[in-house]
Amino acid sequence: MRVLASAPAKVILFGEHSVVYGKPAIAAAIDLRTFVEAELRDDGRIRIEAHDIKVPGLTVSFSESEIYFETDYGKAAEVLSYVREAINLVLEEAGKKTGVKVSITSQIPVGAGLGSSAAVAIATIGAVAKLLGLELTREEIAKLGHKVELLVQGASSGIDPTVSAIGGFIYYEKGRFENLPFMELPIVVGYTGSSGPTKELVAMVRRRYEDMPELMVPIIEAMGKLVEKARDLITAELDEEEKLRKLGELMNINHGLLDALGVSTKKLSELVYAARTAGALGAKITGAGGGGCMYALAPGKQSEVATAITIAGGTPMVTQISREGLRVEATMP
Ligand SMILES: Nc1ncnc2c1ncn2[C@@H]1O[C@H](COP(=O)(O)OP(=O)(O)O)[C@@H](O)[C@H]1O
Ligand SMILES: C[C@@](O)(CCOP(=O)(O)O)CC(=O)O
Ligand SMILES: [Mg+2]
Repeated sequence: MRVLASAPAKVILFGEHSVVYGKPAIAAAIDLRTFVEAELRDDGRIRIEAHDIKVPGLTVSFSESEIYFETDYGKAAEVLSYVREAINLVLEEAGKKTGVKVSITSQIPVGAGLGSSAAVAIATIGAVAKLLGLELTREEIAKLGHKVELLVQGASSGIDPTVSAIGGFIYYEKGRFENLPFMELPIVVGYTGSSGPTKELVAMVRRRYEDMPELMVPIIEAMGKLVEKARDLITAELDEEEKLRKLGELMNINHGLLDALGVSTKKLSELVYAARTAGALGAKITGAGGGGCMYALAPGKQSEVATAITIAGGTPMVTQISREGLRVEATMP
């Protein structure tokens, strides 16, 4: 039997990084997906085919008669650790020891703040669990996805695996989530083209937090309060225009606080200011930062903002909220 499952990327609208410190955050699943096909193997081996992962630095040297591969295969194995841990956890949960092959294709840029790590973990867990006949709820799958991120990254709030498993628009705090009323979000994502590994950025913020708690604690507290304010706005009976304008203002404040944490870059700031100048109501980093993506809220100005992001050297992506999280696409004999 073969199972094909998929799970979506996300944007964190408010509260990345502070969510790791137990503060709330707001995120939405978006319509870019990672697809994982899983099948059993009878030789007891785990085989992973990752079609979208580029490991930099493939080095070969030649002499007349020989070829030497000098690539760091340790690095290649490390890149697959989210998938490996996801498979291991499901096998453990099912109490089974069997060979499995998974094949991954993805629409999500890697290390770009759009939750590719969570999407690959959730789609793998979903596909392998179904393959083994293990009945898991979406919440249980989200918890296993969180475990995978904790094992690989050392720290994770769990918001990304939760939104990838559940889908839609959510408010998240310390492992619990609530669905927010669905709203059309006229957003444009801008990709800098470079990546920022979440593990390193979260560790960098932790060092700054421990070095200067007197400065960092109030910043994290402010981020938490800002997210509460954003939730109140999203759920309020307010005129739509007024609501978006105020949310935009909160995005700009959130971006400034993220800059103070040290996770912005020159390119991210350039894209953020280009979007604001082109008429976005607000623009900020999304995800871990250090490269990766920003997003802008731009009702009626999405194409102007997309052009401004391109001119500033980024790649714009106009995306929609995905109501669906983990999806089993097909089960084949
Ligand atoms: N298509 C994929 N196949 C295999 N592993 C992937 C895939 N997409 C992401 N990953 C894993 O997730 C890592 C990136 O995760 P992370 O640093 O958290 O950034 P983000 O989640 O923002 O994309 C990659 O280095 C890789 O280990
Ligand atoms: C920085 C953080 O808040 C979000 C990271 O998201 P991403 O892996 O950059 O997509 C970390 C977390 O919530 O675990
Ligand atoms: Mg990630």
